[in-house]
Amino acid sequence: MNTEEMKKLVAKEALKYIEDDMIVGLGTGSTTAYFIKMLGKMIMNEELFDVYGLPTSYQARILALESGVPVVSLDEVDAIDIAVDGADEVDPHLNLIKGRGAALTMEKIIEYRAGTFLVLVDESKLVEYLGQKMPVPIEVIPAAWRVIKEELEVFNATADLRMGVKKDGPVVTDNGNFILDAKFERIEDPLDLEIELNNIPGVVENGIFADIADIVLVGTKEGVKKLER
Ligand SMILES: O=C(CO)[C@H](O)[C@H](O)COP(=O)(O)O
Repeated sequence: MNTEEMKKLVAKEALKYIEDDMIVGLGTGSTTAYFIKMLGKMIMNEELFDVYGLPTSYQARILALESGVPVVSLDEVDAIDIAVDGADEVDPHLNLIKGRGAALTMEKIIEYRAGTFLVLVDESKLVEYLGQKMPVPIEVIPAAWRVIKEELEVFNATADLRMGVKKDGPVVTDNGNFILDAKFERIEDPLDLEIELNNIPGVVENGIFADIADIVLVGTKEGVKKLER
């Protein structure tokens, strides 16, 4: 089974958690994209009723609308039943690094408040400790990017301003900010670092999601593995 097949497998498994009348946080990225398309099919086929998607990004919003998932915004809902999203790294305590897609701020706003936060990954995302393979994306106010980059040296981190691919200059997030990708040597205490980074003036949010994932579905060659806190 290849990586794309594993992503589809976990996306399909995630549908089992969706019931009628739910508000569903819709994550960003390639794995969640499979989930959003499959969810749209179930809604269109009348296998699910009164399910609304709460997108975490323009990518999720556009895809949901194209797939037949009706969308709502955060200020229209009283509660979020479940949020479904991918991740870039998952440690043994189910702490995450997220934000490769630069959508970390809205992802955290929604997933922090969801009744259940369900994470979908393939097995390549499992790590022994956070920071093992991926940098921590940090969303910053544009005017402050250079000073924050220097201030991150206190944490022994080296940070790069994320540059656009089909755009000249830096990536601009859905919120109009920049992203610094910060490489840490080894993240021993994810919750502590998450809080400390958010204390730096000019930081909007960072991609450490400590203690908020409830369930992680892992796509492996042998099938779906369920990890729970
Ligand atoms: O955090 C994210 C976007 O900001 C994504 O969920 C994360 O990068 C995983 O993406 P993919 O499923 O494409 O591997």
